[in-house]
Amino acid sequence: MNKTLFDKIWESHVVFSLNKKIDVLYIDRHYIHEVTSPQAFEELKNKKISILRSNKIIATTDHNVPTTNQNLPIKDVLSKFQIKTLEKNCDENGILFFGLKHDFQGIVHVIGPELGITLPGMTIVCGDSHTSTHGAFGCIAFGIGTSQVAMVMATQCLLQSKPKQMRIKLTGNLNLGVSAKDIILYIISKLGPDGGTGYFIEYSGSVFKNMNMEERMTVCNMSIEMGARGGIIEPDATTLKYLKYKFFYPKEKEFKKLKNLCKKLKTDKKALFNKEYEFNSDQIYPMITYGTNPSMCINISDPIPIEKIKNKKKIKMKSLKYMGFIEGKYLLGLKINYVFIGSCTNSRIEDILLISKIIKNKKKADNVSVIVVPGSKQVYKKMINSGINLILLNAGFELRQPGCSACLGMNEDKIPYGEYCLSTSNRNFEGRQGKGARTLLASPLVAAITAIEGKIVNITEYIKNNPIK
Ligand SMILES: CC(C)[C@H](C(=O)O)[C@@H](O)C(=O)O
Ligand code: SF4
Repeated sequence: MNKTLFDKIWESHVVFSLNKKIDVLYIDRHYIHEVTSPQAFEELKNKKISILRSNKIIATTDHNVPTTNQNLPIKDVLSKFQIKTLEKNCDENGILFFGLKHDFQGIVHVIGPELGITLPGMTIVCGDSHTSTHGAFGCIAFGIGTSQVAMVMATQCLLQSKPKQMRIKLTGNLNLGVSAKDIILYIISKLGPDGGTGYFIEYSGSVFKNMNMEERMTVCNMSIEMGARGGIIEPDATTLKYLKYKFFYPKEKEFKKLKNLCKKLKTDKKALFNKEYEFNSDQIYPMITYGTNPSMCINISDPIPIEKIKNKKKIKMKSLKYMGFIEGKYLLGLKINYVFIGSCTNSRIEDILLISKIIKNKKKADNVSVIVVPGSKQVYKKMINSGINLILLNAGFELRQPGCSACLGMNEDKIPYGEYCLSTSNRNFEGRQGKGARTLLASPLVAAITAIEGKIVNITEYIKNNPIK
């Protein structure tokens, strides 16, 4: 029978089927962080159950961490407690923990891939919705709830019903200034916030094939913003090349095995999907969100669309009111006082490298505060070693230390009430970046140009006049 890549990985991990619908799935990797793990450790402790395979768990601290003076004791009492609790739980259970002082600390979805812990063909879970990121490596990766975190800790397995499968094919050429972020925002705008609900999405076609791993991660990361369980891309030579010299990457003999495995991790030509979409990248331009979910998104030079369907209009008007926008009006020229460059969507070295090319020998506009929060200590180090930090500083950008930061404002990095923030993150929900804060999601390229201009501009025109070298 013809099988999808997803089928192949799923089937090779089914320990047994409980009934026609529910499988017991073996889990290869379990990432944990300080927000969703304490309750699971507590549950196991209360039930006197020990962790089955602590060497399959990797812990990092990211959501609550301050992004300045990470060498000093944490001031925020709750953050300090959560991080200490994670450290203690890892200590007691022999779990590898990347705390604030560790060279490998960072956002969970940035460190797993960059250290070579996420590998093709694996099943990967974490108590975090953006676990979908890891699907970029050709693995089944998805977010789980806290009680499931406890289940995986106790059994290394998970009860799961197999999701439906969708394929999104994208071919064509990329327009000027278009990156992976614009592509996924475009797809989400077409499918809607729940267009992927109940599905696992395979991204295929030349555009994804030509992407580097960082770009593929950006795409898979945002799969869940259209309700999907996760995203997946066939592993190939690009995947293997990315992984080869990573810290935890298997040594030579294992590498050969992985190479052979990757040859099999392909969707068969005649495999069937429950739903298929096909898009052409010629239609995609630099994108920006105007509303309070990522699907409320337009080509940056277009006006905010007018909603004609009555019951949809009500929801849209509420969202536009929050954002201070009006249907039919353009975002071009809108003054932006805050730019946030970071999050598990766009805080990797490739993202920051691109930004540095745009802002080299330029200064940010006076009205803007820009913070750049690298995804990990490794990214931070690379920035310092390559001198990118100096380019940022010269432009007036503030370089912070790694963490989730203003992506969700669980630490002190919040956007003030009523202010607009051009953000490279993945969610623009009401209050996401601070009470009353108004988030506009876009690519790192759009963020960098907005910081320089202090307002929303026509990106295509800007790049025509200021080519990226
Ligand atoms: C805190 C965590 C549970 C949450 C998630 O699951 O996504 C966070 O990472 C987010 O992005 O909102
Ligand atoms: S960076 Fe943002 S989206 Fe990613 S895990 Fe952290 S809070 Fe969630």
